[in-house]
Amino acid sequence: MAGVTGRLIRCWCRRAVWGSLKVPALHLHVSKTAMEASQEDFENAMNQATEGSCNTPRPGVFDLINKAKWEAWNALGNLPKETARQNYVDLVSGLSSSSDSSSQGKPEADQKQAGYKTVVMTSEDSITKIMLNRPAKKNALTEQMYQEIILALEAASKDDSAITVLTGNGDYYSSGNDLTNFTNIPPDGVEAKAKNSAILLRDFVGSFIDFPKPLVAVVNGPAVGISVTILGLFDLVYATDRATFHTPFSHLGQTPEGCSSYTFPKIMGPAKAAEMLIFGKKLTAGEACAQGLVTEVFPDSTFQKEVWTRLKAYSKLPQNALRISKQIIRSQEKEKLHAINAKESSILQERWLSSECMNAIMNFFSQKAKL
Ligand SMILES: CCCC/C=C/CC(=O)SCCNC(=O)CCNC(=O)[C@H](O)C(C)(C)COP(=O)(O)OP(=O)(O)OC[C@H]1O[C@@H](n2cnc3c(N)ncnc32)[C@H](O)[C@@H]1OP(=O)(O)O
Repeated sequence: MAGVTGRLIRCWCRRAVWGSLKVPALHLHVSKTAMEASQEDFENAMNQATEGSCNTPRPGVFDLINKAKWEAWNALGNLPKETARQNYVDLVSGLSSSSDSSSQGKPEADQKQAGYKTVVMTSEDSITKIMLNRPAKKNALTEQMYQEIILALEAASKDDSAITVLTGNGDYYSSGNDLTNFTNIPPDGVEAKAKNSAILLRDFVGSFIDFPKPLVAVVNGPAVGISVTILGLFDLVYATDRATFHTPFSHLGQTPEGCSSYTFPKIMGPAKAAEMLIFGKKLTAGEACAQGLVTEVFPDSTFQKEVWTRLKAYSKLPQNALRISKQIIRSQEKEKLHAINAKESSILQERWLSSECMNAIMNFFSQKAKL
């Protein structure tokens, strides 16, 4: 345990969590068009939007590549979070419109990589796909990943696609929150860490609540924690028969998030919701479908083919009708969902400081205790 504690203490968070104190200011805008921008421009805009102004030491004089990157990021100055984020989204959104207008050499699937490091974003057949891309870690969600998903959703909300899909790369959909998020303690201490994590959680879930177009989860394997709870905010959930759905919050000394304290009892009734959210019962795909959390289950051998054929057909429907129908359904309870999200995030802020939660996380890393 001493070794683990030492490791936890050594694991300092290099980066301030998005939403923590950033100096409001200045001037600089992304002035290049999406087609003029290089991968490096995207990376710098992404850095600015997720990490704030340049916060790493200047690389040495002989480290020519990293020094050039550092100088480009540093040149972006000190933008307020919202401005940096909007600049980034404008740059990415420009990709689809500019590639539409230049018909020469248009790739079949627009690669909207645009500086993302933990997700892969592509567009094809009027469908934008956001794929979680940490298969070796079962697509566990790091802080950077939460931030990139927020940015990807914002870009997808403005592009010309009809439908947006979230899916995972590899054998898992996602194993939920990356538990190392709680071991990276910044110099300002665990309370600041918990507060910043609660802000990140609220922003992340808020971007699903507000997403204006039909949102589809293509659940390619097991799902744990927050990757399960946010399913209640999707319009369609398609699952392989290999998928399982697990919310072991009590085991981790934690409590429900993703608006699941409201959506799950509404979807499956209070008794079944309690089994999952309070007692951590793991559901098979068939059970989750019977409870109404999953729209349809497909055999794993034909999962991708059947799902994408279905989605391609849906994406040809009139886009405005799709969007307006989604929005009218969501508008009935949008404010309520935001209030629930705020409440769940603030309760979790307290929970993360509890010994129950700390012990569970130490247990995972010291004994590799599996759920
Ligand atoms: C902003 C904050 C919001 C917070 C809100 C969210 C709440 C939640 O999401 S709670 C749920 C948290 N998730 C878990 O507790 C899952 C923990 N993981 C596991 O129990 C197992 O890894 C799992 C059953 C998912 C898979 O088991 P295996 O098939 O045996 O694979 P491995 O354990 O060998 O995993 C491979 C590799 O990935 C690492 N991993 C997997 N999941 C996580 C995770 N959630 N956090 C951190 N790391 C994870 C695992 O440690 C292995 O790493 P290596 O040993 O380095 O290969």
